[in-house]
Amino acid sequence: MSFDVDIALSQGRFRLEAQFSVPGGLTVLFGRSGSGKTTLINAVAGLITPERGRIQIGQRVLYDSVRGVALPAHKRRLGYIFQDARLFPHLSVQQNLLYAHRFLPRSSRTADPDRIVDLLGLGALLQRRPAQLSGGEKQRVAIGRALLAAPELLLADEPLTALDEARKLEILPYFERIRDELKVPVLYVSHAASEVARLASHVVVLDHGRVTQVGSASGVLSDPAIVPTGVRNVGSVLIAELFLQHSDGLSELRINGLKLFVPRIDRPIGTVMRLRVAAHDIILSNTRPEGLSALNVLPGTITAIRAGEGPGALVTLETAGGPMLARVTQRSVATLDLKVSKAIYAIMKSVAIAPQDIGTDGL
Ligand SMILES: Nc1ncnc2c1ncn2[C@@H]1O[C@H](COP(=O)(O)OP(=O)(O)OP(=O)(O)O)[C@@H](O)[C@H]1O
Repeated sequence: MSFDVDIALSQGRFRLEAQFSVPGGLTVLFGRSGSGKTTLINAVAGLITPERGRIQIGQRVLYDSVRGVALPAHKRRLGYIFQDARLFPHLSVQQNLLYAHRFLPRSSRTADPDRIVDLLGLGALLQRRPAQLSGGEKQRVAIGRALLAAPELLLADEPLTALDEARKLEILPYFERIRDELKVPVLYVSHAASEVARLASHVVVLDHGRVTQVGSASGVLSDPAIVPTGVRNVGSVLIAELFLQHSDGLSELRINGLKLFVPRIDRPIGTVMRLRVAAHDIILSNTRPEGLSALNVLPGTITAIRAGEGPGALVTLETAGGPMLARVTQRSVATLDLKVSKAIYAIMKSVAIAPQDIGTDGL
């Protein structure tokens, strides 16, 4: 289901003029703090009215200034997940989940409560009150409640920001399942590279209220000018198939015949995985290394070298597994005589890939 936005509005001195068109799936609105992500998602939700423009989901026009269409928020058939879960404290988990569902006309109750409870692992929590839930559990209930309103588009505004790392890891797979199993289109605000790498079907980059790029997770995360935390979070996204579980705790992935060893991934063999590999975790070598503890050695060819403002340089190489990025010093570029078209080996420790950077890919 395509998603088209072309709107302009002012909020105080802030001006948003955003235009993009994406074919559906999970779209991440990505940008630095203050770039206008929440403003844009609120305009889609109908909480702010633009001065002019158009917002369309599939065939449904939510807003069109020329035709005088401006559906009120409650008629837009959207689910909204906020940073904090915002559950009703006096209601049980089950009552919270069914809150919006109850008000839907019978013909619109397309989301099956049992399926959503199962998908989000909420079965054991149904009789509890929000005060008896962890932050991650609360957020799962909030996601369930939004899904049970049978939305045509799910809006999520930094839904993981209030959670610690362990809870983030708990929630991320559920968004993958919403994307891959329920196939509900999602507009997801984030400034975290891991969330972009794992979740995004498409990324819309916002900067000072303007869309500066619409692209793939891999394309956006490889650009230090775009990634909010700068070069520290720049990297590549690899798509690989889970091939073998080894008895020593490693999982073997394959990409076009290339082997990749990572800490155990508890998924069925054959699952297609997405991995974010940070550029600073890659070492380059002119020769295939011997006697090295790192398990992953990927042959490639250098396609670009970008010098940074400091002592660093970003080297892009094409491997059988797709483009990879390595962040090295400019001194190493000189010492190793790195240049475009040169054959090179990229070396990566198995443990370099953090659990939050490994997800599934059902696209
Ligand atoms: N009601 C308002 N009146 C005036 N200015 C506002 C209002 N709401 C937001 N702004 C300004 O609009 C700009 C964009 O804010 P917005 O919340 O959309 O950014 P964001 O990209 O979501 O940021 P963050 O990642 O920090 O949440 C900011 O400069 C903010 O100060």
